[in-house]
Amino acid sequence: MEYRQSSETLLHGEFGVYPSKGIRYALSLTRTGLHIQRLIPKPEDDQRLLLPLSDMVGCHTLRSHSSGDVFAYFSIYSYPLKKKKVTMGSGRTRQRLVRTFRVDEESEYNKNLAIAEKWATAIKCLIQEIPIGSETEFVPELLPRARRLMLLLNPCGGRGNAPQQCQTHILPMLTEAEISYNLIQTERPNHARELVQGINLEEWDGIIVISGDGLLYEVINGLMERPDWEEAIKLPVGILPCGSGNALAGAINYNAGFDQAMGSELLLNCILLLCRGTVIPMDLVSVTTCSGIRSFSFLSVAWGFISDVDVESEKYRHMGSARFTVGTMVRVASLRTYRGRLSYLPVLDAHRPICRSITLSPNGSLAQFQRSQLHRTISDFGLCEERNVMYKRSSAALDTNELPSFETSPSPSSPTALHSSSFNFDSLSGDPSDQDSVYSKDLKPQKHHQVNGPKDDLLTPLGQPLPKNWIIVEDNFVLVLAIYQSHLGADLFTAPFSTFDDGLIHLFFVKAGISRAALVRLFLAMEKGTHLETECPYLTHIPVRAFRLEPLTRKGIITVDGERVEYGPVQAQLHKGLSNLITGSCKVRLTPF
Ligand SMILES: Nc1ncnc2c1ncn2[C@@H]1O[C@H](COP(=O)(O)OP(=O)(O)OP(=O)(O)O)[C@@H](O)[C@H]1O
Repeated sequence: MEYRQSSETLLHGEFGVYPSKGIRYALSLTRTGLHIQRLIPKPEDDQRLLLPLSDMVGCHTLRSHSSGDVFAYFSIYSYPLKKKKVTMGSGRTRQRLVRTFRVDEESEYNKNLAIAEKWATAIKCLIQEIPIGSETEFVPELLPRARRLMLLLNPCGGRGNAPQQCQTHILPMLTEAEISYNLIQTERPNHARELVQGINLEEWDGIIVISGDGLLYEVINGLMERPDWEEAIKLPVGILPCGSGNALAGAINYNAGFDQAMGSELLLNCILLLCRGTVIPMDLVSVTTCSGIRSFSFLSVAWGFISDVDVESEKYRHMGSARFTVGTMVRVASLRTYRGRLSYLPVLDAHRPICRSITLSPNGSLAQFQRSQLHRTISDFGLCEERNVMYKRSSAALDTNELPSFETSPSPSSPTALHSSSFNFDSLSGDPSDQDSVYSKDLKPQKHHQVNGPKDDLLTPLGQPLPKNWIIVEDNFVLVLAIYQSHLGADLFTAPFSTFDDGLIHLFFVKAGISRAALVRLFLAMEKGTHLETECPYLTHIPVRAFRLEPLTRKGIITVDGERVEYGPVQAQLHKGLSNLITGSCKVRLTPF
């Protein structure tokens, strides 16, 4: 276990720099980073600089153009966080820093090159988390062959800046990390889905989407549609956030222990993690809609407030992630409730994972948990002020907690905790053809793909009774959300205890009766992950393995991973660790719930 000690010196040496100005440094490499101490000119105090390993993407060896130069060089590429000159949002950004050291110990080039290669190999081993120690002989053979990644870039994701981010940050950093890639720009919806169905799995070490969560949903389902799905779905997938919500990127960023981030800061964090390359299993949820279409989801199923905001804010796409803030304000102002029957299979022995950056109080709450200021928050957009104005305008409605209901079907008598009953498709009020005419126009054309995958052994077919051990809640809801990642958006820390392969669907629902002000408070608290501590009586969270949602309100929107699906009964079951995700780090441990 000696090699695990972070302070252990793996390599030590004295080097010049490039360009040479007579400056010399003593370098010590440990597991945490490169410690740099200036020797010449001698500093007045014993100042040491640390280049943290977590900021590095790669290290290259170089030779001088001049043929008589016997020196060899190695350059370290890192991206430390710096304070921005103009303090907006988080006030931090990552800036490229290249440090080049000159190996001049020997009188022959080859001998100096061998020393430079030894340092470059050790640094790359540490970046890629290859186990090494001070006894290790640092030869290039220690390193695996260069990874080959398929990059799928959606030019229409988020604000449409993926091509620019790719040129400015992504490709240069991957080159520094010596990752080889093929970059493909998607041309239309479902293009990525079709592409991954035809690839030779052996040619790739991973598929990376440069986009939002929607493109990854396509990739996962494309892999599951292959006849060799069992092998295909194990191909590691990753995400470089250039979408609107960027939920999975938020979860990866959090798992790595970085402060909550948005925009370029989040993107650079995710590129750094991709360069490290650690892969961990990720749960997938099989979702079946009323026409029998089955798809695989890595993020969420939403109905009510959240899916309404997601789909209705599509018209504000040019605003990037701010579109959800505007959408939230609009939807809060005309809040709807939906009647439905929610059935679920609870997990009684669930474990609550603790991520290292959470401080738990003795009673297990997250009360002490603090995060740094976000780049953009709902409150930045004046929602608090809006709430006060709204309160004055419609105080009667807020006081009585009465909210407009949205075309519900006649109310069944028993509202809560029923036992299993079968769903009657006729109980959806209204004319189904009318539903189609209202809702199909915004839906992406859905082909009836043959999706394979493991059997949903916890579910019975939609329309048939569920097993007796399921819980059924029939009520009026403001929202129902099944989520299996910690984040619903890069700045929405919705399920703080969720981890990539905890085997749990975190089922949240907010019942009708909540005031607009309380709902806004919940979403504001969700930015910090403290919404469960608000003890809002309308909010429920239950870890489950499977659920069924039967809307009894005629019109509505259901989304899977932020993508709209057909409206009607839907059910889902979790499949633990079915896929593999490139997270770049794994810092989660488990403790009893
Ligand atoms: N060239 C293209 N033109 C139009 N749409 C495309 C193209 N390529 C991919 N798409 C579609 O764009 C949709 C939205 O992309 P994506 O989800 O990645 O971004 P987003 O919605 O902005 O981000 P997020 O899902 O994180 O909120 C995808 O579902 C995909 O089908």
